[in-house]
Amino acid sequence: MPSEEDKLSALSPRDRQVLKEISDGLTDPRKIAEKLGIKEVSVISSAEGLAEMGLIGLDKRVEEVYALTEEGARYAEIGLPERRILEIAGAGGVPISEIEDPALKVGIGWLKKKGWAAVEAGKIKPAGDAPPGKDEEILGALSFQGETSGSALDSEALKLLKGRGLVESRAQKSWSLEITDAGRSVFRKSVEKDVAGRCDSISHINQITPDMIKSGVWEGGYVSYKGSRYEVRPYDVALPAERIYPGKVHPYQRLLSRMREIMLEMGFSEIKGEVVQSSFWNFDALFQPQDHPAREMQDTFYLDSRAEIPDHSRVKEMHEHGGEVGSTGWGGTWDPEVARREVLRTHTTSVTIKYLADHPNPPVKAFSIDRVYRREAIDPTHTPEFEQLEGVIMDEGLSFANLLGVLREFYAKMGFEEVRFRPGYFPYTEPSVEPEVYIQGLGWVELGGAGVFRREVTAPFGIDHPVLAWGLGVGRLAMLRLGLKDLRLLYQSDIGWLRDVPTLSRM
Ligand SMILES: N[C@@H](Cc1ccccc1)C(=O)O
Repeated sequence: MPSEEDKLSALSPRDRQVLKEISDGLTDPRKIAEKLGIKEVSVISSAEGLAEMGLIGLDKRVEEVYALTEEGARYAEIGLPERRILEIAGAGGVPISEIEDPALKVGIGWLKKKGWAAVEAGKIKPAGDAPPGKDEEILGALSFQGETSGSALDSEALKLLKGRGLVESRAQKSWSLEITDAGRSVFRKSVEKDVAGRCDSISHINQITPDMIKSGVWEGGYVSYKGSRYEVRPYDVALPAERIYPGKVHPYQRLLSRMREIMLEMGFSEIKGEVVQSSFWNFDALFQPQDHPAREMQDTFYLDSRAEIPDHSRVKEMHEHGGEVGSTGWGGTWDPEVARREVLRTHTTSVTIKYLADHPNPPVKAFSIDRVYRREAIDPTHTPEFEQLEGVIMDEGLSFANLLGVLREFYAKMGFEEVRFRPGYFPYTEPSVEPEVYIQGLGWVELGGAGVFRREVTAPFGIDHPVLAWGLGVGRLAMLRLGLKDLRLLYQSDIGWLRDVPTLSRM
């Protein structure tokens, strides 16, 4: 005879769970399976093992369960034929000849058999009270509660109904589980072994203490505790762990750093410019006419202040008459007072043109990543301040094709393999393009503007070599890279979405 200890160690964790539920009073394997979130067959196989060891009693019963046939279900609704004839007959009775429907006619025999009516001179005469019979009760019960054990129903009436084809039955196995004294004792033992929460219900140590490590008692995967030997519970690496939220660099900042890195890798140097610029550098130097709509108050943040502007005679000449480069200029009068008005820069091109004016000799290869300001209504894709990445290259013999090549390389480094160029328009470049990248699920997305500076821009500053220039909205790119639907999230301190951005992603 195996000892309790032996039985205990023969039990699997599943067996122990099942034993616990049975000891708690659950008898139905289906209910136990539901409670433990496992399959009923698993409970039954555990139960069979437990029963074999004598830890539980297992009562396998087969019982008949009954249900309505289709016809029975109909009668449950409209009444048995004999009941319906009674209703037609009323107190005064009805001639048999008037009961024509064959489905009703079968009721006549039952009327007589149940003593509900007599048939005299071809007429059905009700015999007074006809209280609901057991058969009718069963029809009602089965239609209400569905399949029902025969033990709960009147057997005579059931037999009749079965004979009439109104109910049918089938054999159903049902198991009832009950703990035995031996089972109770083994279960108690398993609970005792749950020492101070350090072991689970049977024979595992869940936690190795510093003492155990020091003394080395855990080596080999076993620990002795109060005279018993416990297995060290193996790690379950599949258990869900608590999420941790380490500090990390803001993903937008990371994206900006990555862009900076790419530009440096491509041999550009970073330049910085002022947030507040004169209209001169923001517009005029870029050959943007003084009546250009982008200069309007509704697009640009103007300050009340006026700036010093450099010697501007050549810029004035260019705007008015086209200077010496064969241009016609914009005509009209160029007003230096308009050029002195200060603005929050609307694009970083103001920074690069100023830099070029200061460095008119080749080669120049510079970039700037900085904030710009436009009077935009705030919505999911527009904010009045946002970042732009701006690049310029000036050198002898550069061509439009070089520009496209540089852009292609930059976008490829940012992770956009498919790039195309659509013709664009900017007052300061010719030709001008709008680069677009292909995004799975979005299609072609415009990602900035680019072009070769016009002579009207470069000549007044003594820049005599081609300038390739491009600007790019960084927020747009961040949305795509970070999968955001709302640009405003980039500027909110709400940590919700930030927590879900992978820490190590290089973006
Ligand atoms: N400044 C333009 C972009 C651009 C830069 C340089 C050349 C051409 C276009 C913009 O803000 O959209």
